[in-house]
Amino acid sequence: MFVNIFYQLIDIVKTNFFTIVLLTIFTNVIQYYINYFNRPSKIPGPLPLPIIGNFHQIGANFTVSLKRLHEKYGDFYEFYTGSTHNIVISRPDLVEKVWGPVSLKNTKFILRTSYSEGLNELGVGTKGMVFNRNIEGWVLNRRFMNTISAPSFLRESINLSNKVIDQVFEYWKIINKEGMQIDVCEWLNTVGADVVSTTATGKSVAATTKLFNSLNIENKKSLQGIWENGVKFCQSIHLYNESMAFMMLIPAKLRRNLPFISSINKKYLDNRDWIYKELDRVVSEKQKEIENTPLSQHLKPNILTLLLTTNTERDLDKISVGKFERPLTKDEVISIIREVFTGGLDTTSSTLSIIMFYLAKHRDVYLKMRQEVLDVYGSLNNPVLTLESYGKLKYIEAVIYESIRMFPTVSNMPRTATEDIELDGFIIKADTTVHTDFLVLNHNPKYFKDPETFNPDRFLTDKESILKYVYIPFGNGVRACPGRAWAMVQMKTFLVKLVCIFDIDSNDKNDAPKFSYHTVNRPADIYINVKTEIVNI
Ligand code: HEM
Repeated sequence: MFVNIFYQLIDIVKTNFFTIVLLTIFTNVIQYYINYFNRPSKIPGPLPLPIIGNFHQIGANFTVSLKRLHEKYGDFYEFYTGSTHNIVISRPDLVEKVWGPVSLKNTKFILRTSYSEGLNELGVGTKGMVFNRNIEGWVLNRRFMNTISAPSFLRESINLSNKVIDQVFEYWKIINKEGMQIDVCEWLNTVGADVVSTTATGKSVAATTKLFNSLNIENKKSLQGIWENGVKFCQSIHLYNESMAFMMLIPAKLRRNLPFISSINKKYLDNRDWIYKELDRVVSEKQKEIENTPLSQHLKPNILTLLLTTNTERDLDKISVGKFERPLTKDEVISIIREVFTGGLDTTSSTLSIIMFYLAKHRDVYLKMRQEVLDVYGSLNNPVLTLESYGKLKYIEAVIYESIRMFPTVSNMPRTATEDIELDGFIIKADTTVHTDFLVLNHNPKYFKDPETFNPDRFLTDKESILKYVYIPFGNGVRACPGRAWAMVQMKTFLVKLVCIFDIDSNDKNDAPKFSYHTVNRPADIYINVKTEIVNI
C-alpha cells in the first residue's frame, strides 16, 4: 500500500513539477517578506529582494549609491547585500558611538566588517590589517605597521619623497617646454608607486621614469637596478584594492554563478595569486641579500629589511616595536608588506590628485600656500625640508584637509561590533557592518557653512566650530589609519616643492573631479598646465 502511495506521489510530482517549483518559490518569497516586515528593528531603507538583497540598487559606484540612498532615507538607514545586513550612518552622535571609544578595552567596534567569505578568499579577512577579523593577528601587524609614524621613519621618508619629486618635476619642466599638459592622476600614481615600493622594499619600480619614457619626448632614460615586475605589481595592488569592495558586497553565490560577474571574480582571484607569488619571490630575494651581507656591513633601511631582521642577529633596531621576542615568519612579513602597498598606494596619490584639482582652480589659495612656504623657509629656492618645519605649515595642512572634505578618497568606512548595540533606539545585532558616510557628513550644511565652497580657511579660523565626529578623515581610535603621518609628510613634501617651482592652471570646467569607485574613490582626467616662470607675490 505504501509503495502505491509513493508511486502516486511521484506521478503527482512528475505531472505538476513546475507548479510545485513555483509554489516552493512563492512560499519562500512570502516567508522572506513575512520575516522582513516583522524584523525587530525596522530601520528605514530600500526594500530588498530575496537572494540578492539590494544588490540591484548598489551598482558599481558605491559612493554614488550611498549618496542617492541618503537623499531618500536620511542619516541612518539599512540595506542588504544578499542576506547580509548593513547599516549606514552620517550623523555625528551616531558616529561618536561607533568611532568614539578609543581603546581596545572599551570599544565594541574593534572589527572592520561582518564575516565575509569573499574577503577571506582574498586573504584579507584573516590576515593583514584593514579587514582582518583575527584580532591577535591584527595586533601583531598593527604593532609593526605603527613604526611608519615614528619620526625616524618620517625623516627618511621626506628624503626619499624629495628625490622622487625632484626627478618628476624635472620631467614636468620638459613636458612644459613641449607644450603638453600634465595628466595629474597618472603622474601621481607613479610617484606613489616609486615612493611606496622604495620605502617598503628598498627597490625602486621606476614608475615615473617609465611614464616619462612612454611619452617619447627625449631619449629613453636608463632603468637599471629596478624591480622588474614592480610596475605590474603596483597595478595589481590597485586591482586588488578594487576587488575588496566587490568581494565584500557581492554575495558569493552571485559572484561564482552569474555569467559576467563570475569572470570578474576569477580575474580578481588570479590577481590575488599573482601578488602573493611575487611577494614571496621579493621576500626570498631580500632574505638572500641579507644573508650574503657581512655582519660588519650596514644594511640599507627599508620596511622589508626591518621586518626580516627583527629579533635576529642583524636586527636593524632602528625603530622599537615594543615587547616582541621572536623573528617574524615569512607569512607574517608578507602580510605586513602587502598591507603597506594596499594601504599606501591608492590613498595618498589619489588625495594629492584631488588637491591638485582644487588648486588649479583656486589661484588665491595657491598663492597663499606659496607665501606660507616663503614665511616658513625664508626662500623659494630649494628650501631644506625637515619634519619639524612641517608642523609650521598650517595653511598647507588646511588645504589638504579642505580638499579631503570636499572630496574624500576614502569616502565611507565600515566598522563592526562584537556584541549587540543600540543605535538611534534600534538594536543592531553583533557582526552587522556599520558604514560611516564621510562624504555625506562633510557636505551637510548643518555642520559646514557653504559646504560646496572650497575654503581652506575653515580649518584655520573656523576650526573650533567643526565638531569632532563630523570630520574624521583618518578614522579614530585603535583602528585609526596608521599611515596618516606618512601620507601627510608625502603630501606636504610634494606641495611645498610644487609651489616653489611651478605656477599651475587648468581648463577644467567641472566643480568636482570625475572619479570611479574602487573600494576607494579614484579620481580621473585631471589635466593641468605647469609654468616654471613664477609670478612674483
Ligand atoms: C590621504 C591618505 C589616507 C587616508 C584618507 C586614509 C584613511 C583611512 C581611514 C579612514 C581608515 C579607517 C580608520 C579607522 O577605522 O579608524 C584607514 C585605515 C587604514 N589605513 Fe589609511 N588612509 C590614508 C593613507 C594611508 C597610508 C599611506 C597607509 C600606508 C600604510 C594607510 C594604511 C591604512 C591601514 C593599514 C588601515 C587599517 C588600520 C586597521 O584596521 O587597523 N593609509 N585609513
